[in-house]
Amino acid sequence: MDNAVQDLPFLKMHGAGNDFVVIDARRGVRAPTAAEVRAIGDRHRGVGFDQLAVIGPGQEADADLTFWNADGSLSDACGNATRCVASLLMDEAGAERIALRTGRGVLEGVRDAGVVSVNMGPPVLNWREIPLAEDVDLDALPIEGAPSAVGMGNPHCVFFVEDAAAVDLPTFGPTIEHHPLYPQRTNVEIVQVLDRQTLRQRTWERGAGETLACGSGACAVAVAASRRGLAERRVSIRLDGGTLGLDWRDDGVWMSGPVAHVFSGTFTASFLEGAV
Ligand SMILES: N[C@H](CCC[C@H](N)C(=O)O)C(=O)O
Repeated sequence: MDNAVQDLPFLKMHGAGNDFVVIDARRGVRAPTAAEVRAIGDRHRGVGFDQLAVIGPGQEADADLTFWNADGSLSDACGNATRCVASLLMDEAGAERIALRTGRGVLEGVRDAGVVSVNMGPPVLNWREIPLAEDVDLDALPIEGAPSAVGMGNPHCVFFVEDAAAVDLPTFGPTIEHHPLYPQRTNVEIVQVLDRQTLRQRTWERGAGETLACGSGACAVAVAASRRGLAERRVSIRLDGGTLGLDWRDDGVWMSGPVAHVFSGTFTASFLEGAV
C-alpha cells in the first residue's frame, strides 16, 4: 500500500458569497486530515474557506456530507454548501432531485426551473436539543436584546434590531458566539425586518466569523421572525452576499439561492505534507 501523500483535487464554490472548498472523497480520493483542513483554510498559504465540505459515498443517501469550519471545528449543518453540492451532484447525475446525508439526517435537494432548493429539515425548538445551558424561553433568551434561539442541526441566536448596519458585529458577534448559554458555541444573526416578506440579515458564524451569507442561519431567522409574528413563513432574506428564499413548510424549512463553481484545483502532495 503506497502511503505516500497524493495530490488532492478540490472545487472552490460559493453560495451568495459564503465560500467553500469541496473535496469529493467518493471514489478513492481520501478525506483531508484536521491539519490539512487548517492548512487549506489559510487565506494566504492555502485557499481559504468559510467551510470545507467533504463528499463521501452515500449511506442511505446519494452522498454523505461532512462540514468543517474555518477554525477546524465540525458543524452538522451548512445550508449554502449543501445547496452547492446538491447542484453539483444533480448536474453529474442529470437529476432534478438528490438526497444528501448530513449530520442532521438526510436532506433533499431539488432543482426547478434552474433554481436549486434544499429542505434543511424542521427547526429545533427544544432548548435541550439546540442545546442551551439551561431551561430558557426560546423566544426571549436572558441576553440583552432578548434574542430567539433556533436549532437547524446547528445552534443559532437571532437578534431583531431597528438598523442591522449599525451593529458592530466583529465586537458583538464573538461575545454571543462564546456566551455560556451555548455550551457548543453558537452562530449569531442580526435581523432587520424590512416588511412581512423581506428581511435583512447579517451573520457572525461559529468557527468562521462574519460571513457574506449563512443558509442555516437564514432558516433560523425565517423561523424566529415567523414565531414572533414579524414576518410570513415564506420570506426573502437579503444578506451581504446575495438573497436567499426561505419557506417554512410543514415538511421543513426550504431554502433556495444562488450556486457558483468558481474553479477546480489540486492541492499538491508537498503542500499537504507540510500541514501541521
Ligand atoms: N455557512 C453555513 C453555516 C455554517 C454553520 C457553522 N458556522 C456552524 O454551525 O458551526 C450555512 O450556510 O448554513
